[in-house]
Amino acid sequence: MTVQKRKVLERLRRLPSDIDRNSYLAEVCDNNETLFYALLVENMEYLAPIVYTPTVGQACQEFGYRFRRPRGMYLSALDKGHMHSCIGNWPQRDVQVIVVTDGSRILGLGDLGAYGMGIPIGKLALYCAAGGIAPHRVMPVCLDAGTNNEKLLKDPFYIGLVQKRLRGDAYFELVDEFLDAIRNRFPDAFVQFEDFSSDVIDFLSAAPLCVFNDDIQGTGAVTLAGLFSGLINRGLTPESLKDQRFVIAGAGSAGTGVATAILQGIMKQGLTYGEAVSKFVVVDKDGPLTVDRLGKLTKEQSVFARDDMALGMTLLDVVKQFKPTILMGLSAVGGLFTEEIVREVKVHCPQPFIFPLSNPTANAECSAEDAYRWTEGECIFASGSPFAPVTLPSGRILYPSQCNNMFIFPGIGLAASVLKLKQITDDMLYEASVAVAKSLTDDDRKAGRVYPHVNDIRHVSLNVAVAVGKKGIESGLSKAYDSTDIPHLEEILSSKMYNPTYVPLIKNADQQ
Ligand SMILES: NC(=O)C1=CN([C@@H]2O[C@H](COP(=O)(O)OP(=O)(O)OC[C@H]3O[C@@H](n4cnc5c(N)ncnc54)[C@H](OP(=O)(O)O)[C@@H]3O)[C@@H](O)[C@H]2O)C=CC1
Ligand SMILES: CC(=O)C(=O)O
Ligand SMILES: [Mg+2]
Repeated sequence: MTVQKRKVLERLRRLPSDIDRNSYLAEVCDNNETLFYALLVENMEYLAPIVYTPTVGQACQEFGYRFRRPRGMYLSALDKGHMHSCIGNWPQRDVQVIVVTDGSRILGLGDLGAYGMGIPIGKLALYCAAGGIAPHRVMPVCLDAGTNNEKLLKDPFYIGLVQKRLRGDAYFELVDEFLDAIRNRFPDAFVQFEDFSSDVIDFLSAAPLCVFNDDIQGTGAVTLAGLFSGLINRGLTPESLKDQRFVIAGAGSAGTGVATAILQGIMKQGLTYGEAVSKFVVVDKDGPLTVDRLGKLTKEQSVFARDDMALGMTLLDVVKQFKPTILMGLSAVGGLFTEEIVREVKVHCPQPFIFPLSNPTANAECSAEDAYRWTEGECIFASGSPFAPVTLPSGRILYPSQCNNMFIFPGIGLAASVLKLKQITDDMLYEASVAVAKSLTDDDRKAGRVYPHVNDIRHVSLNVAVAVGKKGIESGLSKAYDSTDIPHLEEILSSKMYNPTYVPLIKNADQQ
């Protein structure tokens, strides 16, 4: 395979853009899956941004034009009443990890309808390469309930249903039928909901399936991990999380997921609910979440409603009044963190955390270069999509970190599939955060990173799987293993990880 790998890498380097590289890699994957995964495992830093964010965003936007061969299962509203047969027709018999989207909120790009299928494909590529799930055990799914994107409804290449999105009961019946069909054929599968618009996400109680919402739970866990390691880098302890003040711009699935995970993290350090919740201001398009909006907020948002802020306050007003030590963006609004806002944060906190977490890169609330420049290189910076190192005028080089749920979901999927976990609990997610924070190397810390290097993602995923699996077994939530297996968990999980190597079709004489 060595020569094949060199050839593909050389071809990739000669292509003019990342979107061309993304298309070419899709062809490689269609023609030789083992080669594709071997390349991805060995070249994560180079290839993850091509297969995953940010390029996957463009791949979704141009999905119809670039479409060559179907990958994954498309289920549309027209399949209503037939989903059991559709799922029954999936050719692989042992599906363990499913990523499903309805395309209603793809990264920060909005409603991309059936073009959103690029996301389950990209996420599952990481499940296989980083989490070691074998490619024949994963299933990307697009639940096509229509689209409200007018541009797509007029796009001659659009591959989805040309109709407005189903809403209300008709929509939920579609999701229910899908889950029922999965439960019937793959009862032990781990089902990840991905990039569903926040007004329809409420599938986390789809028991008895093991379901996981990556945007809420995975993003919450990975963000908490970066806060722990950032505090340690600052010479503080993880317990000093309770002394921080958070402003979170974006109150959708990701923003509230992050706020909730940090809130739970703080409460583990002994603060009461009231004390912990007072550390947050969560802001949406209309300003901070406040008590006078309570009737209009979701259950998750209502937790963060304040009585000392006013509807309509700008982000700058909020920062001036609240004086955060940590500013996070999950708004999908590129450039939302202006120079004035970031400098204002630094007035009250000399070494703030600036986390513009929206994807893809154009939707990041600010760039690494701006954040470092506006804080004279003093901030801890992490973004959802990767940024290159930044050289300050002084010659000092700063290494931005990538805060992306990619450090969480592959490990959770590995634990869930091997141990046949019945559910993913908050305690497991907390252990996943701690495992990511503990996975940093001395080199990572010396470079000022608060997340591991992406080249280490396979090792990080194994650490996450061990931590999650241990908690799962202790909580009696594994259908396959028990407490006697805990000392051997790392060995058990690593031995089950897929390694992309060629397997001889005919056994050697000495193996027969
Ligand atoms: N780094 C990572 O691992 C992850 C990053 N993300 C990113 O997070 C972003 C948001 O995702 P998600 O929560 O699912 O999306 P949603 O659409 O559910 O939420 C977006 C939120 O941002 C708010 N918003 C819009 N404009 C502004 C503004 N000017 N100021 C403050 N808030 C604003 C919206 O308010 P309103 O409701 O009033 O419109 C809404 O609350 C996406 O870009 C996504 O790529 C998501 C998951 C993981
Ligand atoms: C990373 C991710 O899940 C998102 O941007 O939606
Ligand atoms: Mg997502």
